[in-house]
Parts: sequence; C-alpha cells; structure tokens
Amino acid sequence: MDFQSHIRVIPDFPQPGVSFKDITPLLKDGRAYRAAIDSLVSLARPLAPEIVVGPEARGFVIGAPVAYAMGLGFVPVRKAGKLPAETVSVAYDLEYGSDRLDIHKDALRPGQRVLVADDLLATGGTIRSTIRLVEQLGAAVVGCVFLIELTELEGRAKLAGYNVLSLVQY
Ligand SMILES: O=P(O)(O)OC[C@H]1O[C@H](OP(=O)(O)OP(=O)(O)O)[C@H](O)[C@@H]1O
Ligand SMILES: Nc1ncnc2[nH]cnc12
Repeated sequence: MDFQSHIRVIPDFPQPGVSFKDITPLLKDGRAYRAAIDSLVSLARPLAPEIVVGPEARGFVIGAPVAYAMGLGFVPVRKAGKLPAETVSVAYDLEYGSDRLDIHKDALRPGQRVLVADDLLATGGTIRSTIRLVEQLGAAVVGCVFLIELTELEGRAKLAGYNVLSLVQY
C-alpha cells in the first residue's frame, strides 16, 4: 500500500514554514486506514507490548485501533485538565506551540510493557513527554510506532535508546 499517496501536504499550516502532513484522506479511506493500522500492528507485535498509550488527539486515532487489533487496552494521554481522576503531568514543546500533557495516575502498572503510538513524529517533544509520563508511573516503554516520521526534525534523536518505528518518512 502506498500510504504517502493518502497523505495530503499543506504548506504553511498552521503557521508559515510548517509543512503540514494531513492524514484525513487516509482516515476516510477504509482500505488505507485498515492497511496502515495492520502495518503498525505488524511492526509492534515483536515488541510484545501489554498495553498501548497514545497522546491526544491524533494519537487516539492511531493508538486505539492498534490496541484493539492486538487485543490490548488503550490509555489516553490528554492535554491539560481533561482527565477527571488523579493525574501526573509534564510540560512539552511542539513544532508549533507548547502545552501540558496529563495521564491518570492509576493508568499503568509498574513494569508494564507499553507501546506508544501516534500519527506523526516531528520534533519528538510530544512522545518524549508521553514517555516521561509512562516512566513516572514506573512502566516500561518497549517501543514507539508512528504512521509518519519527519526525519529533518530529528525527533528520533530525542528518543535515543528507544525502539522507534514508522511507516512513512518525509
Ligand atoms: O513530534 P512533535 O513535534 O511533538 O509533534 C508531533 C505531534 O504533533 C501533533 O499533535 P498536535 O499537538 O498538533 O495535536 P493534535 O493531535 O490534537 O492535532 C501530532 O499528532 C503529534 O502528536
Ligand atoms: N508538520 C506536521 N504535520 C502534521 N502534524 C504535525 N505535528 C507537528 N508537526 C506536524
């Protein structure tokens, strides 16, 4: 499957200089969406994860179906103030902007094998912060899977020491 042909590139969105990779054409195509999830599951299976963690919002669209397909649970990492129970938090930077991410304190068990999933790796700020949250709870990140990796932004360097797997590279 040629996933790149289902990804729309929008220059200067949401701000000048950013080349936005829009996955909505892939998501609305049932065959392409299923093939992408199946491919990510194939990448993730050898890592033997016990649970999947994904950051809001596009991480849900990728992480939840990966978890479902593997028969695993899914844990949301959410933007500031959205989770109702007790949380731990971390501040983070983005290719555009910055914010705070939260996870429920009881979301993961110490030592639990966690797969982190998101649509796109850019600077790596979001996933570095997601990993911090997972590790604050004592769980272990066995790998990170992405539909898209923007290699020029060197997010992979920020994730040195972790298994980083992506389907499409720009
Ligand atoms: O590697 P980074 O530089 O951190 O960038 C990648 C993150 O940016 C996007 O999310 P965004 O924060 O735009 O939120 P959204 O999923 O709610 O659109 C994308 O879905 C990744 O999570
Ligand atoms: N260039 C980009 N395209 C889509 N989502 C992004 N998130 C961060 N950078 C992005």
